Amino acid sequence: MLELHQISRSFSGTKVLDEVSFAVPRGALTGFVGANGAGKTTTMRIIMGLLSANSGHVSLDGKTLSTPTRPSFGYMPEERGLYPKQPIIDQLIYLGQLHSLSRATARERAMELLSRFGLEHRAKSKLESLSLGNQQRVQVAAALLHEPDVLVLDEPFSGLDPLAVDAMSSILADYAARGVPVLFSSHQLDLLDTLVDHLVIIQDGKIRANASAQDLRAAHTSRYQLSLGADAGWLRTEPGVEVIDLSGSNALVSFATVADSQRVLAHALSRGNVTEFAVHRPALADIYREIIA
Ligand SMILES: Nc1ncnc2c1ncn2[C@@H]1O[C@H](COP(=O)(O)OP(=O)(O)OP(=O)(O)O)[C@@H](O)[C@H]1O
Repeated sequence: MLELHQISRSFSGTKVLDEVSFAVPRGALTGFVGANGAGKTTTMRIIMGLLSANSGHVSLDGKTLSTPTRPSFGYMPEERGLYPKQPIIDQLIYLGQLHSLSRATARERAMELLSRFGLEHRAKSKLESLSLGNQQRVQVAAALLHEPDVLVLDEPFSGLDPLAVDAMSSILADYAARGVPVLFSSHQLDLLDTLVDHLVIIQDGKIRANASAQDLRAAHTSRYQLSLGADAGWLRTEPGVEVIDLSGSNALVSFATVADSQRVLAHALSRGNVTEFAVHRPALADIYREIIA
């Protein structure tokens, strides 16, 4: 697994990363989320060795990475790396050669990837002639050319339509399934639920959460959705009940104890119909909002 150990970084005396530590496990897709300016790109650049940390270190499978660049890592930078006006295949071959592939191997790998992304017929097109979603796929192909053993992607979903999001998701999931640690940043919180196995939340340069999606949900499942036959306002004065949201006969609540939940259910039944009394599975987007609130 890829691990960051207490990485700190300042720019002109302002600390933008403060003892950042987290792990990117193999076989899982790790989402990296945080507000604008929270420190995601800076963290990714440090992982890639493109920027140095003031303190802390990065390791892969327990071994500290000491060389400034990481030739075996694949990176899609926020500013994207490819030239709009040049044919796609030429650029991919060139990049493959920079990674020490022979011209023939680079061409073969590039065509394999383009065909996996459904773009083999566009190999000779200029990048700018493709839709944004397809351009983004080519950018990912560029990061995958040398079969990286770690994949770091800065906002791979930005600007994509829903179908392109699905295509990109399956590409990343496929890579993670091969055992490659995959870290990607995103502002599209709605994607998290369907996509990520592991979530890292950063706020003002500090890690606020670093856990599997399953553990995060388990820690936030003490909520219940109640739908009653009549107004649910009485819940507000019930001991052991915190009302999170209430609208007419519907309420989202959390109970102090299991005994409170059972007592309130019995009370609700004694007052009339209960059409729903269910554990509310929180969306990761809600958990994110709660954590950074
Ligand atoms: N080279 C630099 N010189 C000075 N400040 C910098 C530099 N790079 C980043 N910063 C500052 O570091 C902070 C974190 O920036 P960073 O780009 O890592 O955030 P981010 O989470 O990727 O944001 P976004 O979601 O907007 O891309 C910001 O306040 C930014 O202005």
